[in-house]
Amino acid sequence: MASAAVCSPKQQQRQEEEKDGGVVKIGRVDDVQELQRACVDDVPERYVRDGDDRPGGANVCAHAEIPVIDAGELRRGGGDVDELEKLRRACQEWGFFQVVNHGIDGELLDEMERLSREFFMLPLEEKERYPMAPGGIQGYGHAFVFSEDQKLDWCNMLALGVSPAFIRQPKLWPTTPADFTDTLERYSAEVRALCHRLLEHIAETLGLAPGTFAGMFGDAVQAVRMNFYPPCPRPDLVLGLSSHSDGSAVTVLQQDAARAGLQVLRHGAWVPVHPVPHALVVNLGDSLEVLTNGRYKSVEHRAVTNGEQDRLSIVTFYAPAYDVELGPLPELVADGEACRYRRFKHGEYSRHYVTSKLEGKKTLDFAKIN
Ligand SMILES: O=C(O)CCC(=O)C(=O)O
Ligand SMILES: [Fe+2]
Repeated sequence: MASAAVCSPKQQQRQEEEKDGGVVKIGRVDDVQELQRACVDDVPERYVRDGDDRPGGANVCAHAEIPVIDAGELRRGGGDVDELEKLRRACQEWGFFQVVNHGIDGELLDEMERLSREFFMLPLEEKERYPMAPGGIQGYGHAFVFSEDQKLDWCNMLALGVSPAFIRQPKLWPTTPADFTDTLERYSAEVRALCHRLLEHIAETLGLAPGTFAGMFGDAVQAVRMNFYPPCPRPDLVLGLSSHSDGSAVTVLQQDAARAGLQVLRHGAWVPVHPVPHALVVNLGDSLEVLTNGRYKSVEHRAVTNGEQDRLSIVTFYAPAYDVELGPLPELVADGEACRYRRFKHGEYSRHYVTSKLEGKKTLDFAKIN
């Protein structure tokens, strides 16, 4: 097993810092790009998954494809009925789809990808100027690690709160590359507008007025996470990102045009998402599952790595404001149908989500009525 000492003194010190009055001990967490640079030909034990949790095997369904939705068709003259029906089925049957003609300039997507890659290629000391605290969720490092015996993902992350302003931690926004911040601002404004449009169409598929979600979400929370997966010497043993559903209402994911890695759980099998150039992957998060009383479900997904190529994903999470009370919308609970989720403030759920490890859809038990 690799024993290269790639954990910098700064990281080691951080691993026992205090958080919220308690000490979060996460043990040794290596920077995976440094592990990979050290040319190890095996991976440390903390990355090695138990049998069922490993990427390969019989439960990968290579022939299925998540639906592709043409947002241009949805916008055209009041909305194309067939495309809207396609979207409804995508939401109901998959919880995941790729969207083309989404209205965001391809050059902006390319620029965001280029600058994010440039950031991850910086020396570790430079990236550590934006440290994610143990148990924290913003900055450079590893989110969702809360104990010393937890398995680790083969991934480095840069996570940033974007909106509203009070969730921003400006000190964690990289000043190198020089254009990173400006580009992320422009990118985030475009993705936010796309989330608005998507939620309008999703409302329509449910028979609701298009402005229903915008009307209730208030000053919606928007955060971005860049996940960088370096090549892994044992992609058969590790996960890039553990299986989870997103705590958002909708998530918009940008990925490299030629590097697959995202997998979606459907009927018990993992379906790989094949990148479509300049398409964006959209998935429904836990908030929409609650609001629709489970008619639309958030869906488990994970990322796998490969031995030759690195991979980058740029992921935007869009969710209701923290003080918004969530619960099934009365219009979506049919007469005699049980309410499957309780009412709670989104902020309570968000706190629960970011203090729990990624473990399938377990986090949503918080809201379920048995
Ligand atoms: O990298 C990917 O494809 C998955 C990322 C993801 O699911 C997330 O960041 O929540
Ligand atoms: Fe996700």
